[in-house]
Amino acid sequence: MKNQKPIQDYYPDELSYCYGCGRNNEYGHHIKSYWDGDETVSHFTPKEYHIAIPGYVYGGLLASLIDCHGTGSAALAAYKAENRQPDTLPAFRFVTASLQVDFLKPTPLGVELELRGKIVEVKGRKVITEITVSANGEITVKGKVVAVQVPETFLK
Ligand SMILES: CCCCCCCCCCCCCC(=O)SCCNC(=O)CCNC(=O)[C@H](O)C(C)(C)COP(=O)(O)OP(=O)(O)OC[C@H]1O[C@@H](n2cnc3c(N)ncnc32)[C@H](O)[C@@H]1OP(=O)(O)O
Repeated sequence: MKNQKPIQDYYPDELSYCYGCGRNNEYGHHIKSYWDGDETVSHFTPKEYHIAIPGYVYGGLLASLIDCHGTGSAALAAYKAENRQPDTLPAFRFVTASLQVDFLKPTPLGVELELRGKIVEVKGRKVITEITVSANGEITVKGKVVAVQVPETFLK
């Protein structure tokens, strides 16, 4: 995993301004997604200002981590399904069609969070992933992301 380049580093410059995962957004979270065996993984340490109630992480931030790790995982899965490397063409670029989040327990601030993704379905332009967020080894949030490969016309 450590020798891998994250999938987001393969997004073209002009599509790398996403607040969650765009490397060119100086204000964003810069989420990075990798393979770890059959699962995908990402790590993120919330800042002290990502606060909900004292000591705990804001839920909207957690949803956005799931969102971007979900779309990144979708891209990883699409390349894997075609047995291709992410630097080959045509490029797969996914946006979120649906995002479901369940907050199981409060998520503590001040520790690194681990996001893990399971690929549930790769079908046509659609990839469904299930994502968990863990703090101190305990799952606090789970989510489901339906990501759809964007039409070329999306940005026009
Ligand atoms: C060229 C542009 C590149 C952009 C690169 C971005 C880089 C990374 C950025 C990172 C971004 C970070 C994240 C962000 O913040 S992304 C920003 C937030 N997301 C958006 O703005 C997306 C807005 N929505 C759309 O543009 C369209 O609705 C999309 C493109 C998503 C689908 O409309 P389209 O007309 O194309 O789809 P289709 O009808 O052919 O359906 C295809 C399949 O999908 C299934 N489905 C559809 N909707 C839903 C739903 N709500 N729930 C469940 N399933 C849904 C549908 O049943 C079908 O499945 P199946 O029946 O075949 O099984």
